Amino acid sequence: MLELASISKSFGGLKVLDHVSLKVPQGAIFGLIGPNGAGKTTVFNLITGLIPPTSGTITFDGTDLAGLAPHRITRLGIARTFQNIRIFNEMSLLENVLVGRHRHINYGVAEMLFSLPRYRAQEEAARARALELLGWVGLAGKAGEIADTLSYGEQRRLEIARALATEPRLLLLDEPVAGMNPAEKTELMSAVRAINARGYTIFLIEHDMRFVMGLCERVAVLNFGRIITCDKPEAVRNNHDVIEAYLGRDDEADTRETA
Ligand SMILES: Nc1ncnc2c1ncn2[C@@H]1O[C@H](COP(=O)(O)OP(=O)(O)OP(=O)(O)O)[C@@H](O)[C@H]1O
Repeated sequence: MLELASISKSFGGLKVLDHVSLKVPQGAIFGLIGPNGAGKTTVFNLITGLIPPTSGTITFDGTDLAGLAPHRITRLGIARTFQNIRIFNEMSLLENVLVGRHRHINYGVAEMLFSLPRYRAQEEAARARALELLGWVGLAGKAGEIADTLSYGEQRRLEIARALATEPRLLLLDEPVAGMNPAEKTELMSAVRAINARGYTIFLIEHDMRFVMGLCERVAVLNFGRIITCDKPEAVRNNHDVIEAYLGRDDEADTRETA
């Protein structure tokens, strides 16, 4: 479904991604892990058109994404959440999700002004779909509340509902369980599984190993901008290079602490 072929990205003199190739199959839950600063979020920024690659190609269902603006890529069926939550704090949960649905509503200004039946029917359908999506992430009961009143974990779930509102086929989740407590993580794991079972392909970046290993069929590991392995969770867990990559980071941290 999604294919990155030999993608490289440099920021000035800093080479952040070095010939990264990945294939996310249709229907998969696919994970991308790697130490801090390995280049994971940069991969998502390239897929969603926020930044252009220095070289290489990205194709989605056979369409080359090169040069497409982010809203065009959303329209093709790719949605994402961000590591730092981006919701409208002063709006209700329902309004937050409806904002994501905007392009699916199709009516003229005249109809809107005179509240003609088609306008009302579309508004009602949008509202019903938004409530359904909030239900998928366990937030339907709070639809009328202001987003600002939500816990951190709930705000992350609202972000997922809002991303789903663009009716994507591929959902990119950037550290979905960051800041969640263990119970919230378990709940989100079930929610992501259920979303996947409804036919959505999921590509996630995550530091929480229990979450990644428990959820993903395949996991790719990025280290210093290179994919060092892409395999089943069990094989990744036992991969020598992966262990080195993570231990190397711990060693550095230990050195810093004792210095
Ligand atoms: N727009 C940018 N301009 C310059 N440097 C950038 C930009 N975006 C990312 N970088 C650099 O690229 C490197 C990789 O960043 P990235 O956010 O992709 O890593 P990451 O693997 O997602 O890290 P983390 O797990 O900490 O979120 C970092 O050194 C970062 O400072």
